[in-house]
Amino acid sequence: MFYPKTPFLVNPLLEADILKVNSAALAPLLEWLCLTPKVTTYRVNTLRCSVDDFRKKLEEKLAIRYGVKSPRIYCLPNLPEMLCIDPLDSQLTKAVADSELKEVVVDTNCGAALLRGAHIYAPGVLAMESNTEREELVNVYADLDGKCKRGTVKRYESPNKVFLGTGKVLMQRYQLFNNAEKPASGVAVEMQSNVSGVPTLGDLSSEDGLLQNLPSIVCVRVLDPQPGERILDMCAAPGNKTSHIAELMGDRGSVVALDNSASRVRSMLPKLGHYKSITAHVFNSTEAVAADAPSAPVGEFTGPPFPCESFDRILLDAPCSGLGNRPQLSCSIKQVKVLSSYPHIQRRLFEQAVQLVRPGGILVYSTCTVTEDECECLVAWALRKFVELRLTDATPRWGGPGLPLPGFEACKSRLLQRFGPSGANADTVGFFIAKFQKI
Ligand SMILES: C[S@@+](CC[C@H](N)C(=O)[O-])C[C@H]1O[C@@H](n2cnc3c(N)ncnc32)[C@H](O)[C@@H]1O
Repeated sequence: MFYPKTPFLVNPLLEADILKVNSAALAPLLEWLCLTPKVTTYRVNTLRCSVDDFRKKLEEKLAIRYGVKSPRIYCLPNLPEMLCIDPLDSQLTKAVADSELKEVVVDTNCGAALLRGAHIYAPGVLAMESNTEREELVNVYADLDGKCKRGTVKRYESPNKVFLGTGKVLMQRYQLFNNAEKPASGVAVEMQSNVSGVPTLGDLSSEDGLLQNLPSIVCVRVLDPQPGERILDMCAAPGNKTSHIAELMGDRGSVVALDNSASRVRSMLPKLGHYKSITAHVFNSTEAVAADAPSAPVGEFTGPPFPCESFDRILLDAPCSGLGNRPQLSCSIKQVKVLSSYPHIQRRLFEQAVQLVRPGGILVYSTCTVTEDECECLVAWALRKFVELRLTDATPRWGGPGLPLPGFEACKSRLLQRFGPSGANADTVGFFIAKFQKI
């Protein structure tokens, strides 16, 4: 199939800012970002459900869809709460469009999700040909240029339109486009097959298990939360790592989840309400330190801001450029100044985290991106600025080492985890993890 060779077809100037030092590694990185990870991964909520029981539920869904051709489900060592689903046999993937079918065009975000096995939700649909009926099979394309207008009725012609798979229509044009005041929601097209070979099961997340990428699961394992501890998740929404933290603690202790987006906190509350250890607050974490408060109280917390040294462990899963979210069919960031704004907020959050962690405590910094500035350079800055921080080994190790930087010893790069195109676990999203101890 045709895949773009860079997510920056529309905004090529940004490419120079991704790897300023390791520029020789840029071309393979960009190509890798455009490709789809083939393995689907779930994290089981082991407080509610055994991994075996969740595996059986997944197997049943796969059997209904693919019968004897169902792909394998398996576990990984050191990550017992995780289940992986292999891609389909290549005979079940459909690489070319059927010229008899009408077509639907989706935006690149929706296109990326469906290559990873999702169905098409109404807001992602840009074009549907007139007279397309419910239950009709259609070819699905992504519009890489971003030029297809929402509501387009004719066949959309563009050299940068890529075929993604075949789906069954569940919503017609009038349901999708006729009500400007109340945009349509729900599944508009149920995918039958896609060109990536990832099973088209949609998102089977429930309270028992969550669709989650390998590095996000590894990240909380690196934090290594223990029962009874006080943990701060500084940028928590949608709460996927927060719930994992509580699960690894056996829901014993205190997990404080902060996020400055009220709507994102509102939507994670029902999910996090099942854990008695978690409290969530809408709060700007760049102001999370109550500088003149007495040291951390022994009993229960009140809300933020918190006295210095309040927490045993802190996760700073920072807001970032998000370039690691594969496949990147077309990067949504259009300006260099937007890309270069992230290290600033990351440093401000980091400064708060260093004050809030207790001596001997652990701080994990992570991003779902691949730029040097937001990953290795941030770590080098932190070690220069905070002499009380020691970089420690980010284990369990599933990603590769960090990229080399001038003046940053190779032995330190090896303590980091970067998920990128090289290494044994390249079939996942781009991600970065650094672990510090306050001494
Ligand atoms: C990468 S996402 C976090 C994902 C989350 N940790 C998870 O795994 O489900 C970054 C989050 O940071 C939040 N954020 C951005 N600036 C913030 C700030 N100043 N204070 C708190 N949260 C912030 C965003 O709203 C966003 O939800």
